[in-house]
Amino acid sequence: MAWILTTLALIALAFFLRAWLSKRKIKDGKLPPGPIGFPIFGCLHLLGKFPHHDLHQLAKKYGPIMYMRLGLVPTVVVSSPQAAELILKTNDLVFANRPPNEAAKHISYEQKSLSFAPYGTYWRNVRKMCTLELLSNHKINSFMSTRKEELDLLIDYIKDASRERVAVDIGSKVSSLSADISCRMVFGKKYLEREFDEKGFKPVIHEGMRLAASFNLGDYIPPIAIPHPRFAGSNIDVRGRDFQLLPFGSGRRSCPGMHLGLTMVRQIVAQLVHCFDWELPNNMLPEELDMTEAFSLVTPRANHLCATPTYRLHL
Ligand code: HEM
Repeated sequence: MAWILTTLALIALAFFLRAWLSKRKIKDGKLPPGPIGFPIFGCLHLLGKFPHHDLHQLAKKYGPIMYMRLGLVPTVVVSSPQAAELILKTNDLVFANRPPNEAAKHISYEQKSLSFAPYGTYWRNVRKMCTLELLSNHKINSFMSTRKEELDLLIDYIKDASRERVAVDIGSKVSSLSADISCRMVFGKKYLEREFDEKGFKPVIHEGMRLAASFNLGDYIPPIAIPHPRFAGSNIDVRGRDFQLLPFGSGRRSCPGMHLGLTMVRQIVAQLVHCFDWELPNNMLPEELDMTEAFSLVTPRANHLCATPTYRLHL
């Protein structure tokens, strides 16, 4: 009986505090509109398996600049190009910090990695070192032959599949290619798939991505970060200068690996479509493709893209 009364008292207290918070927010008047949360939990209950979808729905109701508390963290969610420009350009300096974050503390040595480091002298020095030494045009060009060698191996593998008319798991092959190129650039050697698994790299990377995404909702900006067919054929800048398509972010915390990322994506996609014609397996139509997403730091497909290649460069 006592626990029922305690539970009822706690629920009543939560609703009372919620009503009080809602009045205080209206009185304050300075905060952007947004859902009123519960004490302690804030609006966490409004976010489900795919937080970016939930935030998108909420933004439709509350507008492109929305305020909500996620747990105890006050959060502003922006979801239009104009609002993104306000945050990432006009007020870039105000938003360049990265708040304390439990996941980042554990996976990046007390937030010592460039991505999670608070804005300040340490971040500035590491960023400068990465940009000038590790990710400079000169450095990226110096790995051109490494990229070509690894890509040629993939093309040879797909040629074999083409001869045998079997479908290729493109997601898994491209992910291995990217891991091989990265390992050769970082460690000077690549690892066999088995060694890679044994050393526990893969689970660590996947778990890191999952953790970073789960705990980093405060930094999460919903629909504007997702590339979409509506940008095909348009002049919209992929580097973030138009604030409409932001795959690499924008402003002082934007991605320093953008040049390397774009170089690799372009080279791989160009080779795959130049060397092969692609068909979906089992006479599947493009609209029947399984586009289910998985939750992570980025938004990967839940199930890899598989397609059957036909080599098209026979003399
Ligand atoms: C297609 C490939 C890539 C995409 C789509 C991408 C995307 C992003 C995005 C969206 C951000 C966050 C920007 C923000 O907070 O506003 C970021 C930050 C970052 N990226 Fe990338 N990235 C890619 C490749 C790379 C590569 C190849 C590297 C390094 C080798 C890299 C290193 C970083 C680092 C260190 C940060 C944090 C920068 C900071 O906080 O100052 N990225 N990236």
